[in-house]
Amino acid sequence: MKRTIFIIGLGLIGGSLAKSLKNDSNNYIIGFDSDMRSVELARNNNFIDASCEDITVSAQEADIIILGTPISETITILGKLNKVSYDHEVIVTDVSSVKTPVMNKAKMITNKNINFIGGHPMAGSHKRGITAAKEHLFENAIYVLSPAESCRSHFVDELEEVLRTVKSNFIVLPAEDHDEMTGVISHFPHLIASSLVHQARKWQHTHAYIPKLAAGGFRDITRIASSNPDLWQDIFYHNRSKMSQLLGDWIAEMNELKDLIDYNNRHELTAYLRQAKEYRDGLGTSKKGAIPAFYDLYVDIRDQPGAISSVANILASAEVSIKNLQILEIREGITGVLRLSVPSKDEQQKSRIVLEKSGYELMLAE
Ligand SMILES: NC(=O)c1ccc[n+]([C@@H]2O[C@H](COP(=O)([O-])OP(=O)(O)OC[C@H]3O[C@@H](n4cnc5c(N)ncnc54)[C@H](O)[C@@H]3O)[C@@H](O)[C@H]2O)c1
Ligand SMILES: O=C(O)C(=O)C[C@]1(C(=O)O)C=C[C@@H](O)C=C1
Repeated sequence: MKRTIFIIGLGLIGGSLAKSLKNDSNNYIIGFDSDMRSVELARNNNFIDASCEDITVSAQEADIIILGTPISETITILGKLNKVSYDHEVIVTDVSSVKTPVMNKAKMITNKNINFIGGHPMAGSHKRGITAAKEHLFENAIYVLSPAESCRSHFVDELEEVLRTVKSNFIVLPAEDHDEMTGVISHFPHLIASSLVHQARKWQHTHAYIPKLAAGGFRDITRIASSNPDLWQDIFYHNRSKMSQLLGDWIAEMNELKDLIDYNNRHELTAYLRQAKEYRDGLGTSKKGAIPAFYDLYVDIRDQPGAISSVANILASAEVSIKNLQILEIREGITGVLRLSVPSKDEQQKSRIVLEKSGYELMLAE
């Protein structure tokens, strides 16, 4: 049976959802964005079936409404959707990185036809806008769902069924738990990445070669500092109490680290680094949305047909079995980076040798 999906906000996340949902011929997708160029691009490239003339009319036509907008806009739009008169029940979901303020707004929905399910696909990019949208962005990623108290469970099943084209792994979490955890592993690291960039920027006043020396490590840890400042300010604002708590913890920990350095406590510093390494290594799974696996390789590839098969053939000849393969764009100025996961450290080393012999530039995850 055909279903109508109305996506408001056709940027990186809304656009990626549109592209993926188009793979199901049962979906009829109406798109809206306050930036008309995004709507035109979505329409011209068939990411959507129709553009929206009037939000109220499109909302009334929809079976499912997805809000792909910044958090503050999402909260405002929820208020508007509450006032629409629907002649059938509709699922409304969002993609906001912080869930509590959105769920608080959802609690105030009085419209009996709205079934609100908060959503957050745990994958993304430092890029913004529909031009960065990717059909496979959420593949293998965790996709958090937080149904409103009033929402009956069969609507959650229905939303998961509709979203199956994105190939994510769905988990249901209360908003507060979600915000605590994403505060730690997503939002706070952004603050730190930006602060590291500022530190380098200040040092550059007296050390002109800093940008030239900024190599893999600095670029890896600060990639996310290149994200959209407006979007991230909004995320920090909506998760501000957690950010403040985490900053307090961090400052205390940095002071302890400073003591270790100032008093030459090499033994304890090694233990600190070892513990961090063990935890970080233990996080390794090759799933998107998680941190890269221990036996990963990042291979620079040209953007041309056959680029991936050449790498795969070289590894096949060396009898290395590839467990996972993913195209990333994680370093500026490089068109393609292939992330390969291999099952052992030996195979990681063997891959390095054969690929470097064939002229590839690569990096090991560890
Ligand atoms: N960027 C990420 O990595 C990421 C990952 C997961 C979730 N999210 C969440 O997804 C949401 C969107 O982020 P994004 O990265 O796609 O940003 P984006 O800037 O790429 O897209 C947002 C889109 O919303 C449009 N928009 C803004 N206000 C609007 C309004 N009132 N009505 C209609 N359209 C409007 C913008 O024009 C833009 O096209 C945010 O809530 C963010 O927290 C982001
Ligand atoms: O890959 C990135 O650039 C991201 O920052 C993606 C990321 C994350 O922190 O993992 C950022 C915000 C989202 O809400 C979900 C995913």
